[in-house]
Amino acid sequence: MAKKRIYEVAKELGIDNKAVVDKAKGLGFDVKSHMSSLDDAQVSKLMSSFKTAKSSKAENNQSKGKSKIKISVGAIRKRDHKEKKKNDNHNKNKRHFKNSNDRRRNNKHEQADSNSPRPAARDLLKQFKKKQRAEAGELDAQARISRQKWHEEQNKPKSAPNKSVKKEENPTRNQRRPIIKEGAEAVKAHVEASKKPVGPKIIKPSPARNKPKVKKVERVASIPTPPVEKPDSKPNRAKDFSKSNKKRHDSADYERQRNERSDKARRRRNKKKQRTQHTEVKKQPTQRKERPLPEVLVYEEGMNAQDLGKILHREPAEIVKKLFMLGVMTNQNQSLDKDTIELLAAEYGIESEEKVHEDISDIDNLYTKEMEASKESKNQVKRPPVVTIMGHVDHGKTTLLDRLRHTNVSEHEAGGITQSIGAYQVRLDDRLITFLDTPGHAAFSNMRARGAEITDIVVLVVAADDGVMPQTIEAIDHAKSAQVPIIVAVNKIDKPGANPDHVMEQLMKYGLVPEDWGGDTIFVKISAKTGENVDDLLQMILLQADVMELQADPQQKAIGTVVEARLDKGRGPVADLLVQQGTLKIGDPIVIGDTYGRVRVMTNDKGRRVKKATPSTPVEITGLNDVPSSADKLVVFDDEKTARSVGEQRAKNALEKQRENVQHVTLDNLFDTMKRENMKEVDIVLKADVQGSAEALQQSLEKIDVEGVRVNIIHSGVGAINESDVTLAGASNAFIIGFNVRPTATAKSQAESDNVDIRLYNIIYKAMDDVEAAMKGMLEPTYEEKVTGSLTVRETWKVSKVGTIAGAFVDSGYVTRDSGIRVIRDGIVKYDGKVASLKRFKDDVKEVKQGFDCGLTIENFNDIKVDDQLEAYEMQEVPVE
Ligand SMILES: Nc1nc2c(ncn2[C@@H]2O[C@H](COP(=O)(O)OP(=O)(O)OP(=O)(O)O)[C@@H](O)[C@H]2O)c(=O)[nH]1
Repeated sequence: MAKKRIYEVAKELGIDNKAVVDKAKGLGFDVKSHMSSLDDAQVSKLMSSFKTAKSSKAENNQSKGKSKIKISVGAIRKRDHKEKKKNDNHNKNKRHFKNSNDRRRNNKHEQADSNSPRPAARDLLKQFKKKQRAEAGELDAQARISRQKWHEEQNKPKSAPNKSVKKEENPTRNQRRPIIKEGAEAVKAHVEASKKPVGPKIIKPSPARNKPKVKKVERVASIPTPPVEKPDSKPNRAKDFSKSNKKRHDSADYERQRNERSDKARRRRNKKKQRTQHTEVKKQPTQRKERPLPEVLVYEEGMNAQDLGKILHREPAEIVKKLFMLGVMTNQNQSLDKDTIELLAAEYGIESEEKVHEDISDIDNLYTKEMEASKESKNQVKRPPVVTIMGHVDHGKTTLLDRLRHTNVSEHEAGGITQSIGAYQVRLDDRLITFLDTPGHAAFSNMRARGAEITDIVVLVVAADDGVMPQTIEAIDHAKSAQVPIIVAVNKIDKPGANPDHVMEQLMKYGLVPEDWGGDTIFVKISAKTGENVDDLLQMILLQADVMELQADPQQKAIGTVVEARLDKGRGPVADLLVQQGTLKIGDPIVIGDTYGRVRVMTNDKGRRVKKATPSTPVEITGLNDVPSSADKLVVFDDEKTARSVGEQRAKNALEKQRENVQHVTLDNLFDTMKRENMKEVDIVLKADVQGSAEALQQSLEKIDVEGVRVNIIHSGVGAINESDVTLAGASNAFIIGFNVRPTATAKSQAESDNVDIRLYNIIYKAMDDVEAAMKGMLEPTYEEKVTGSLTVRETWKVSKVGTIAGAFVDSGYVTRDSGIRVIRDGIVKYDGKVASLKRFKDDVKEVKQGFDCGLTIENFNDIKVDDQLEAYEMQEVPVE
C-alpha cells in the first residue's frame, strides 16, 4: 500500500488537516504540513488514535451533544478568528458568534444524533419547508428592507463603518451568522436566533450575495464567516445525512481554498502596494529638486540642457523650460553658447565659470610655466650670459666672433654674407659666455629680433671709421624693445681713419651715453682684427652679467629655443638650440615646434659629442621627425608616447593652418585674388637649405614693391624642391625659387610638363634681382616698332566715298591689314597712319607678301602719289631684360 498524505487521512477521518497534523506530531511522526506523507503503520496508528479520541470524546461530551464535526468546524473557525485577534471587539463578537453557533449546532446534532437520523432529517426538512412557506411572505418583505438598507449602507461614506449594526440590519445574515450585539440586547437576540429552525439556510439571497463581483466576494471572504453552503446541497443534506460529513468537509475545503485565495489576493495587493510605493519613490521628481544647486556652475561652451541638468541637479526639461522663459528656444540636445549658459546660471542665482582646458599641445604655455618655475626654484645657480652681436654690415661682427673663437668663418660664406645663425661659447677666467652670431644685414632683422628674446646682452659693433649707420640704429631699437642692455664695441680702432669719440658722440643721440661721460653704457674700444681690448670686452660682458644676476635651475626639465635648423642628408633633421633652463640629456623625449622625437646625438659648438647640456649651452641635436623652425620652443616630456602625440597634434594643426592659407591661392580664386584691390601679386614657392636663409629671403622678397605689385610667398620650407612644391606652384600659378637647393628628378620632370618655372640661386641679391625683373614683366608691356615690309606705289585711283586707292608692289617683307603704314616721299615721312583696307584684285586679304601687287587705302589720308615709298610696320611687345 502506498503512502498516504495527511490531508487524505484527514479527509477519511473528516477532520481538519491541522488537527491531524497536530496529532501526528504528537505521536512523534515527522510531519510538517498536510502534504506530508505517512506510511501504513503510521496511518493506522494515527487513525486509531483518532478513533480512540473520538470515542472517548463522544462519551465525555455526550451530554453536551458535541461531535467530531463540531471539532473540525470549530478548528476552522478558530483559525479564521485568529487572524482577527487584533480587534478586541471582534474577539468579543467571536465569542458570541461561537457560542451561538455551538448552540445552533448542538440543537441540530441533538436531533441528528437520534437513533434514526434519516427520519429526523426528513421531519426537520418538512418542518422547515412548512415554516419557510409560512414565512415566505415575511422573509420577502425582510429581504426587501434588507436590500434597501444595504443599498443605503453602500451609498454611505465609509468613514465609520459599523459592521455590527450592519450585520444586525441584515436578516439574511442573521440567519446564517450570529448577530453581533453588545450586552443584554445581544444575548436576547442571540437566544431568539438560536430558537430559529435549524437546517438548510439562505433561501433568500442577501443583496450582498447577489452581487456577482469578485472583488466583493473577496472582501466578504476576508471576514471570518462560517462555511457557506451551496443551495443545491439542501435536499441532499436532508435526504442523506451520511453525506453530511462529506459536505462539511467539502465546505471546509471550500473555505480553506477561499482563505487561500484571499491570502493570495492579499499578498498580491501587498506586492502591488509595495511596487506602487517603489515606483512612487522612483518617480519622485520633487526629490531631485531638493538637491542643492552647486555654488558655481563650471561649464564648457557647447554644453546642452542634459549636461547642464547633471551639473545643476535638475531635470533637463526644467532647464529647457527655464531657457524658454528666458527667451531661448532650445531642446535638450542642442548645444548652448557661453552667454546662454551664463544667463541660465544667473537665473538660478549662482556663479558661472568656464572650464579651462589645459592643452598639452600648447608647448609655448608649458615653456612659460617651466620658465616661471625656475624663477621660484631653490636650485638656481649662476649661468653664462647669452650675447648677441649686432651691427651694420661690414662693421666687423664676424671678425670679432672669429677672434673670440680663434676660427675663421667669413672667408667661407657665400656672397660674403653670414647666411646662418650659429651659437658659440667662449671662456674667460673659467667663466663661459655664449655668443649668438646674428648677421647684420637688414634681411635678417626678423631673426635678430627673435635672437633678442633669448639674448641677455647685446654687443653693438660700430666701426670707428664708419660711424653710426642705418642698421646700427635698427639694432639699437631691437635691443631696446627687448629691454636688453647694450655694450658698445667701437671696432677697427687700429684703422688710421678711426674716430671712436665721434662714434660715441653719435650714439648719445640714441640714448647710449658712455660711463666716462656720465652715462651708464659700457663702451669698449677694440680691434677685432688685431684682438686689441677684446678680452676687456669679455670682462665687461661678465661684469654686466654679474649685475644682472643671471641664474638657472639645471635640475628641472629642460626648455630651450631653436637658433637654427636644417635637413642634413645623412643625419636627417638637425636643430641648433640653446638650452635655457634645466639640463637636456641624450634620450630625452622632446617636442620642438611642430616636430617631436628623442635626443639621439648631441654635439657642442666645438663639434664634440656631449651627453648633457646645461643652461645657456648651445648644442646641435638630431633625432627629430622633421625640421623645426628657428625660434621654435623646445620642451621635454616624461615619455616618448606623450611627446609623439603632442608633436603629431601640433603638426596636424600646422598643416590645417597651412591648408587654410593655401586655399586662398588656388586656380579657382586666383583671378579674384589678382583683381582684388586692383593689385597684382607674384606668387612664389620658396625652398632653402636652412630655415634662416628661407626666412631671410622671404623677408627680402616681401619688401619688393614694383608699382603696386608685390611678392606673396605661398609656401616656404627647408629641403629639396619636391613634387608637392611643383603641384602647389602649378595650382597657384606661382614659380619656385630654390636657394642652395636643387629639385628632385621627379619634381624636375613634373615642372617641365606643368610649365612651372624653377629658379635656383646661391646668392640672395641675385634672387631678389631676378624676382624684381619678373615683377616688371607683370607691369604694362612696352612696345617697339618693327618694320615688316616696304612697298612702292605704282598707281593711284581716286574713288568717291572710298578715297585714294594706291596700287603698290611689296618690295620686301609683308604688309597686313592691321599694319601701321608710313608714307615716305623723297626721304621725308609725309604721313604715319594705319592701313584701312588691303586687297588683291577685288578680294580683301589679310596679308600680302614680297613680290606681289596689292591695292590699299590709308586711314584718313588720300594724298598718295605714284612712287611714294610705303613702310609697313607693327608694334611688338618688348620682353623685360
Ligand atoms: N682693420 C680692421 N678691419 C676689420 C676689423 N674688423 C673687421 N674688419 C674687416 O671688415 C670687413 C668686414 O668684416 P666682417 O666681420 O665680415 O663684418 P660683418 O659685420 O660680419 O659683416 P656681415 O657678415 O656682412 O654682416 C672684413 O674685411 C674685415 O677684415 C678691425 O678691427 N680692423
